[in-house]
Amino acid sequence: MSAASDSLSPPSRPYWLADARTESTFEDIPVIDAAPAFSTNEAERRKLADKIRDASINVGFFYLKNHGIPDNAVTDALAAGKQFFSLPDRVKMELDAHKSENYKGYTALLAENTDVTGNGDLHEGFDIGWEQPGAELTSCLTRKGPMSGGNVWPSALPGFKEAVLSYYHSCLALGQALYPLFAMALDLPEGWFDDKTNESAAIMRLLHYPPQDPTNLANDKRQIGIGAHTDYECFTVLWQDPAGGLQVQNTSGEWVDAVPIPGTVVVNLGDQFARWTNDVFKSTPHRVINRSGLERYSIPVFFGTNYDTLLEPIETCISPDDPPKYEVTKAGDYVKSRLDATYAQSA
Ligand SMILES: O=C(O)CCC(=O)C(=O)O
Ligand SMILES: [Fe+2]
Repeated sequence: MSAASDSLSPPSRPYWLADARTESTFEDIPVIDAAPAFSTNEAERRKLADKIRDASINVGFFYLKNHGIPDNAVTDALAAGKQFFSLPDRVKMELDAHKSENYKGYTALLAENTDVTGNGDLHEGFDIGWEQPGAELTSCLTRKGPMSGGNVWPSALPGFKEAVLSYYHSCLALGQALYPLFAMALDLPEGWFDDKTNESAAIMRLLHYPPQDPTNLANDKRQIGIGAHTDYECFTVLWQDPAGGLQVQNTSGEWVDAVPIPGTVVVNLGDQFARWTNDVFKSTPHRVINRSGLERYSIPVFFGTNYDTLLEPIETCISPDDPPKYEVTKAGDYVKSRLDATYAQSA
């Protein structure tokens, strides 16, 4: 057990959180320099982990600059996405995500309903999971399980797969550098997540949001770019173009704009982390309304745990006064159930 159970008077919160702010009525989303994530200097990494802890507890969202994803990986993946989405619907529908195991491939406009009280999302998407460039699938995707199933690729677009996988693997390098920082932020050994994330099948999406009809904005708040939701995995790394439209909800219910900042990615925490940390890390609701008049593109990559990991409350996040809030579930079952609900709209 943690020191929490050893202290004379039981703390009302995990002992190591004693000095942390916990109100999340934030007005700003912090910008954090990720460069120390790749440093061999432990003190530098710890300083960064402190900033990540503060943002994770109070906001659930932060920007990262110096994130290590090369500009050309972004440019090429974005170009590939634009090319794909401009194909005729008939061609895109050949890769309909409903035909694949676990929603790999194309999702048409309104096929998802991320906020179940909504009337469908005004975006189209293309999804992939883990795949080694130029090799046969060898990961958990080939194993039987709730989230098994490989990727599908358009045959008509030379270079598409390479561009998408290049971004995917650059982003994976960032994600793998973030887990040890989240571990330090939770007062755990740096390598605590290693054996729980070494086969995680991060899901990447290319998203396209057509500009919203301004008259529809007033009439139907239930049909927006992506309805209000929390993400399903541990954390998401999101690249967004300059069009804007991403909004994040604070605990007062206000929607705060996550304005695009050139050269940064947005990181937000998801429900796997909220469950695992007993809500010490915030999984913050967000949505997209594309009022820019422009076509908007974004690229989220969702980092979860190995699909057979049990999401049991992490020891440093519970105390006598903070008993576990969530039922223990297996990560793969959890993600699968959330995806099924999102895609039920177009089942
Ligand atoms: O496109 C965006 O900016 C956000 C996308 C998002 O929230 C998601 O895919 O879960
Ligand atoms: Fe999201």
